Amino acid sequence: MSSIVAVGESYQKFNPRAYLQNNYMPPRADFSSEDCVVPWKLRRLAEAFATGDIHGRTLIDVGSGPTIYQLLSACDHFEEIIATDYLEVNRAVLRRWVQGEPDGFDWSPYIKHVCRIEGKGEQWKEKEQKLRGKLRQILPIDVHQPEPLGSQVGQPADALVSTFCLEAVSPDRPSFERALSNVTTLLKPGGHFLLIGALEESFYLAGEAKLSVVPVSEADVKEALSKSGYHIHNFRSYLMPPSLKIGVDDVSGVFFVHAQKKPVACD
Ligand SMILES: Nc1ncnc2c1ncn2[C@@H]1O[C@@H](CSCCNC[C@@H]2Cc3ccc([N+](=O)[O-])cc3CN2)[C@@H](O)[C@H]1O
Repeated sequence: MSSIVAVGESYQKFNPRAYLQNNYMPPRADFSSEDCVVPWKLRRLAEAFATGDIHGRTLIDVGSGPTIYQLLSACDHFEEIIATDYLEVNRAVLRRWVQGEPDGFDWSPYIKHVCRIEGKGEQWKEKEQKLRGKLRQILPIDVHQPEPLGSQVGQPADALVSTFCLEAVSPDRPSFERALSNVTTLLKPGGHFLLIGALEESFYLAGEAKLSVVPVSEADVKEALSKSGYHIHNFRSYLMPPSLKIGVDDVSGVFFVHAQKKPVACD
């Protein structure tokens, strides 16, 4: 069995609720301090969109998982947001959130926090409804395919977001680099890519599933982006404090990159 097929097999036991519990509830989701990892991620995304440089018709979120936090600061800057994931269980969680079904994960602390740090006086229910209105497609994706969205692919997106996906679905560094190259075909030349991921992580837990992760360093991420034809505008790293090393993974830190796909060179 190829190692990529083995990765796909391992995801069959992925439990969205356990994954959300592990990473998006306290202690990792503590909004009282910007030193905590979730506020750090939200601040990086809010800052990037506040520059006004990242906007357009369509944004694609690559490997959304069962989360929407990564789209909260994007929703003012795009007409349409497309969420994607490999697993139907995750796409179903996202569809239920978009439809406002009551039994879903409570993202309100995240929405309130983003409204606060954006400082535009936006009410959190307003932002929630705005994102629900923009999130018009929730599509299957496989980043190991040269065309990750298959026949669903429309015209290239104006921007991409991806959080904790590529390194968590790649068995090794070459596969990670190929996956980045594959998803880059979804982005127009000159388009912006906001990429968040795990540094030096080798596994994580999601219920019964124990998923392998290819450990990547800052230098590995920068090299992969360079090989895929990106200019890096901003690269930040967060060092995971011992208090947030809670056994659900062995992540050393988190990286945030604002990169831009270089325009096609003219002859
Ligand atoms: N072939 C594929 N193509 C696209 N997506 C695929 C494919 N296979 C699986 N997927 C899809 O990709 C997956 C995305 S979730 C990946 C989780 N990454 C690791 C985890 C995340 C995390 C989060 C937060 C924090 N923190 O400190 O705040 C730390 C960490 C570190 N551990 C999952 O949705 C799966 O369904």
